[in-house]
Amino acid sequence: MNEPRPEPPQVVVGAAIRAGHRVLAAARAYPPELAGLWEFPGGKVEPDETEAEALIRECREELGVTIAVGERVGGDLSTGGGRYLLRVYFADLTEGEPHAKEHAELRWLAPAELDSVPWLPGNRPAVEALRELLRA
Ligand SMILES: Nc1nc2c([nH]c(=O)n2[C@H]2C[C@H](O)[C@@H](COP(=O)(O)OP(=O)(O)OP(=O)(O)O)O2)c(=O)[nH]1
Repeated sequence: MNEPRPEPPQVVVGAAIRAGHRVLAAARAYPPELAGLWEFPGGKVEPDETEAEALIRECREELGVTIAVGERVGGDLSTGGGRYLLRVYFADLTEGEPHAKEHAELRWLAPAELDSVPWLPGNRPAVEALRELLRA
């Protein structure tokens, strides 16, 4: 008998929205075990959409803004105990100002402030990559 195959990880995309040298971070409001930890706005890529489409949809839903998706920040990151593959992209605002429609709080962070919030553990390498890119 064959062992059941493990489910492949689901791709989650995050938007590192920049304004000058600062980037937008968002505190999760739910679920309880993730509440108060910080992330990049975004979410799971649906089967019928591209990663850029998912980012645009999620930023509209979560922040009420329109974004233009830019270049990748760092590589693929395994998160959620291997259930997810996190991919972070730079993004620029093209319409609207971000409001926390689903998050507990939003903050614009300068490179020197990136360690001032408790990130989701899986985001650490992306935050390091971001710091380098923002300083460049
Ligand atoms: N959006 C987002 N999720 C992240 C990041 N880092 C990280 O580990 N995750 C994890 C947290 C969640 O367990 C998982 C899925 O993200 P999500 O809950 O935002 O996805 P979603 O909006 O599509 O979810 P759903 O509640 O609609 O089902 O990815 C990040 O920077 N941004």
